[in-house]
Amino acid sequence: MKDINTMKATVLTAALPYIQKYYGKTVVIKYGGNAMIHPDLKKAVMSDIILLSLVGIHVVLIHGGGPEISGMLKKLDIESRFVNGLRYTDKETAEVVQMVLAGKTNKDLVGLIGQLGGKAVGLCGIDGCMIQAKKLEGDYGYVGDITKIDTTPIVNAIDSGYIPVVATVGTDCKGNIYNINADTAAAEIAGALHAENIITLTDIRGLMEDVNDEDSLIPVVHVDEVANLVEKGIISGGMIPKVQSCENAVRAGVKKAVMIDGRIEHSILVEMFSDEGIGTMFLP
Ligand SMILES: Nc1ncnc2c1ncn2[C@@H]1O[C@H](COP(=O)(O)OP(=O)(O)O)[C@@H](O)[C@H]1O
Ligand SMILES: CC(=O)N[C@@H](CCC(=O)OP(=O)(O)O)C(=O)O
Repeated sequence: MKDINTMKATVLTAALPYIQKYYGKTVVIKYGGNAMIHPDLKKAVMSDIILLSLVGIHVVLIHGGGPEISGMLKKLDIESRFVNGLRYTDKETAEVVQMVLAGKTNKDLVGLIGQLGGKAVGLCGIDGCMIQAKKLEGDYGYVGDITKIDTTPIVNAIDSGYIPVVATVGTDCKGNIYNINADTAAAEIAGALHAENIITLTDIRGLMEDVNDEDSLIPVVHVDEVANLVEKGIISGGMIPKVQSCENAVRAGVKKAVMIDGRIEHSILVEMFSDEGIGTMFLP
């Protein structure tokens, strides 16, 4: 039987081809609020991200925080309402979204990375007018439709050795702020950065044929099938923007979009450093 140190060396050597494949490339990780609930898991995700960045992969972390926003709105006695998986956002709600996403969730993640010995910098779409948006058509209030991404703040952070951590609050650079679904923004940012991969961490195995049946995982989706899946009605709530975002990222040239289970420790490393297909992969 091999001793523990030999086993460690074997594992590290096995990761080498994958590290070489991704070295110097950009990988966008979208971390959903529902997979952020357990502190130990959150730590494991942040340490995976630090590891990826230390082996020379340019990780960009885009985070959600839907449950935290809902919690704060409830405390303030403001009603939460979702339309097609998007939170109806009046002016007051937009302020709470900015406060929670950019003020609390973002800084908690940046702080955790620092605590674990990594270097991160927190940004939101207002910083440097990075995520420019206008009102999304339809009755959603101040939900943003992205008009432009200026990747400069993200690229500068990476070039200076920081992991950029992005809260998806958008702006029209005229004083209005917009609530942007984190999956939607992550896909746009991945496209704008010409990212190699986008990995979406959520609280379910991936896209399911039947959300109540753990064994109904759909491992591969061709982007042309997405509209049909939405029409069939098997996708609801937050999964609608998530699936559409994976489709958009692939159409924007991102080589691989995957949705994986953020409840499993080190699922990011399994996804990146092995050929084991976990979750749902979206292909052109
Ligand atoms: N067909 C489906 N497959 C998987 N999840 C689905 C499906 N339809 C709806 N969902 C729901 O989407 C949820 C994930 O979206 P969301 O709650 O917005 O997560 P996140 O906070 O990670 O963005 C799942 O927990 C599940 O309840
Ligand atoms: C417009 C819209 O719905 N915005 C989202 C932004 C946060 C988010 O997307 O968080 P998750 O990734 O945890 O779902 C919201 O208000 O909940």
